[in-house]
Amino acid sequence: MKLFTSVNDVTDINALVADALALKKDPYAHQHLGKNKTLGLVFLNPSLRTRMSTQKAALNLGMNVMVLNIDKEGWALELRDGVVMNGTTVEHIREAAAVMGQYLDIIGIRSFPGLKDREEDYTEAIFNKFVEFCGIPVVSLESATRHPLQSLADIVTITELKTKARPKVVLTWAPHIKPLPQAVPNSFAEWMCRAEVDFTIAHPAGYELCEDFTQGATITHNQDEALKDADFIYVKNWSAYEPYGQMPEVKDEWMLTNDRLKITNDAKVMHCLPVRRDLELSAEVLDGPHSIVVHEASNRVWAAQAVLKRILESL
Ligand SMILES: CCC[C@H](NC(=O)CCC(=O)O)C(=O)O
Ligand SMILES: NC(=O)OP(=O)(O)O
Repeated sequence: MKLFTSVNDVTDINALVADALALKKDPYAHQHLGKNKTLGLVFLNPSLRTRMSTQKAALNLGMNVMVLNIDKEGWALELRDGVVMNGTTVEHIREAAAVMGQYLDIIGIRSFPGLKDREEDYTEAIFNKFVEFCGIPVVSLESATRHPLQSLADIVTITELKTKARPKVVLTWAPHIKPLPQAVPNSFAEWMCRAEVDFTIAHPAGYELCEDFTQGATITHNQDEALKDADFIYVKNWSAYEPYGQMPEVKDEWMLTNDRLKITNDAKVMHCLPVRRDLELSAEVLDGPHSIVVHEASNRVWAAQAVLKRILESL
């Protein structure tokens, strides 16, 4: 494995999930793989879980780790080609990525969408420039349209905790006060459409995700209908794909509550975090017995470790 940017970079999802669960049982079994190898984690946006879990995963494998908040600690990056850099940008991504590729064996990149230009975001223009110029294997730490390490941790969690061969999994939209990326729901949908689950996406009219990510999902605007008999509920806000980055008005109440959970099959509630309490997801659910959000976050380590192990084995 030289690239981990989406489910399309994985040949056998079940085998990768099994690797992650095996590493969870025996985290330090492969420290020889990472000896004298360096992972760089480069963030253009904030992070808690991705930063800490991926660093821990690398350390478990015997790697050295460097973390760079390039938006704060690096030079102002020029991402466009063919411009005279006589403004506020100081370093072109061509040089920055190539130089980091000299210091590192594997690089992780977090680059959120601008949510202004759909073409730029959905062609992964920024992320792909890092891939093009760094010259080493790349792991997505969340790009403009996907969050594969999160999705792998999510499928590991569902595999680990399901009580039936083919559980009903529901991705439900949730309210927010500002437009958020579609990366997490896109990615979750993409992985669930390839998993052994019955997958439903529930969202208000106007919040349709890009169809490239939802082929095979049942899609409804009726949240109660979706929640009926659900085994896992994945809660997440996202902004509209069309009109891009906007927040069309939603009249109905979409925040998940204990009352709503009564129509499910005693469902386990998931969220990638960070979560806005009592805005995106009720505190009573987060603090109650249905929430598995912390367990889900703990599996980020094993997801990252399974991916890094595959990449180290290919170096
Ligand atoms: C892992 C999730 C990262 C990011 N979340 C946010 O940007 C939340 C920001 C907020 O709630 O103000 C997102 O939705 O893609
Ligand atoms: N879920 C997730 O990726 O969290 P962070 O943004 O804190 O890394």
